[in-house]
Amino acid sequence: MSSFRGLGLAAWLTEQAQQLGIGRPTPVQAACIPPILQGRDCMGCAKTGSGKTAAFVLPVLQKLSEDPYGIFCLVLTPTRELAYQIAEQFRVLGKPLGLKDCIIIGGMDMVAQALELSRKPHVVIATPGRLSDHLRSSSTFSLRKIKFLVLDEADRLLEQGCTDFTKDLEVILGAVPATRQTLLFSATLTDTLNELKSLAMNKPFFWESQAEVRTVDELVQRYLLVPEKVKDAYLVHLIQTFQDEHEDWSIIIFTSTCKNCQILNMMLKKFNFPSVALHSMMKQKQRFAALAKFKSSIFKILIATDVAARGLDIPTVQVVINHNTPGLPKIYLHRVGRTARAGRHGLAITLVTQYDIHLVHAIEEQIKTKLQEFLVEERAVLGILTQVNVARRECEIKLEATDFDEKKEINKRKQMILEGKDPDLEAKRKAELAKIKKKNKQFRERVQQTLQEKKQLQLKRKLQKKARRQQRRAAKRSL
Ligand SMILES: Nc1ncnc2c1ncn2[C@@H]1O[C@H](COP(=O)(O)OP(=O)(O)OP(=O)(O)O)[C@@H](O)[C@H]1O
Repeated sequence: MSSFRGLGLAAWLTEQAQQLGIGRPTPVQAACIPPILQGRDCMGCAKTGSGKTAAFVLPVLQKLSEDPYGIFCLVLTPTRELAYQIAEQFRVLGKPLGLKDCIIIGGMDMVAQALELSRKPHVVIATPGRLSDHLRSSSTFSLRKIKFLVLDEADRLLEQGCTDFTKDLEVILGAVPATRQTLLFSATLTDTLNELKSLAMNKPFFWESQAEVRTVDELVQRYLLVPEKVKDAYLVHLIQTFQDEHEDWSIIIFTSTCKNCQILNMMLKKFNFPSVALHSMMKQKQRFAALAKFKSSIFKILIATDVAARGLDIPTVQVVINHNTPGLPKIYLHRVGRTARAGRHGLAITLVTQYDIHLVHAIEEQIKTKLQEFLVEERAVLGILTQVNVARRECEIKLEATDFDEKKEINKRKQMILEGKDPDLEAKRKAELAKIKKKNKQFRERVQQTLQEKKQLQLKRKLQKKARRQQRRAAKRSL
């Protein structure tokens, strides 16, 4: 196995890495650090928790130490929490350099950020939306001289999901120099490979881990078949069991929507579980506070939407529970990757309802592993069923009283305005679309009904014919 020195990193940097427990390079680091040091663009695709962050932070710091100036490197990442985490790695590893970093994310004071940017930090770590806002509105800084552009979770930045970064990326790419080194990393690069190649055009070095199975060996993966209506009782039972048997374990529960995340958190609190929520409808300060409480193990349960699915590195997480089966295998892969990191063991349990079985098959197909069934004591679940359902209903009523949906609507409108869309026009379009959908549905139902009626009529006629035949036969016999 190679050493960091052998890869071309300076002694001060390898010593600094050693202090963080980063002693020997992981495969993605061993493969990607030399070409980056040689000045090549790089695309690295390796399993979750395999050290991709240090694979770009270390060579960038080495290059920065040879020619220090600001702004030297720009790192883009899809979530605010991830931006903090990456900044922390830069800060700790770059301490001997007196590294100045700057975090540019939404939900924080824009004026303070503009001031920080004007002070020419060595490294800027940003989410695309807020950085493009700064580029549009301010001339206090320039990205024209950056040497490195890093896209962490690169595929997420390029895909057009519920948060679409394309427009912001266009602005940012227009502000960075064409002659730069571009580094792209993720555990799931392959879907967006062609778009990524157009970003990294400087003889890109591409490295992908060769293992067929796309999750780490240390991760135990299970599914639990549950009827939709009793899902929460199973969840409560699972948490209770883990709490009873492994007091020191931390658990992340992933759920599909902000509202459900909020309701589950309220419900688990009713059962006295030490839980916190993390979703995009919370204020940024609350988001950071929740994560800090979870990271420091004050609260051992984090209920989150997919805002926490990628990149977060919390060594104490032993269990990931998917309260909903992820619709995309890629999301499954990132979610379960929050445990079993850096060689540690972990357990992932996915709750699967009668409607989700095809999703599990798609996941198994992609990760090249079969999930085994997780068995629970059904009687114990039945024993808490009513109590859990009542608790959930109470939480739903309580949440409705707080105008949660209304706030969500306001947030949505704000987002649309930021994206340059007219919320009223969008609402009209949506209503028209819903109308067409409704009409189509009604038409389909009518067709279905007519077919059904025809079938029934045919059946009736057939039966009548049969009865008549039988009558005739009986009459013949009696003659
Ligand atoms: N060479 C190394 N030896 C030991 N630990 C390492 C090494 N490199 C990184 N680590 C540690 O491994 C953990 C996971 O690293 P990192 O967060 O970079 O993973 P990742 O590959 O980016 O995962 P994800 O795809 O989930 O974002 C971190 O705590 C990091 O400090």
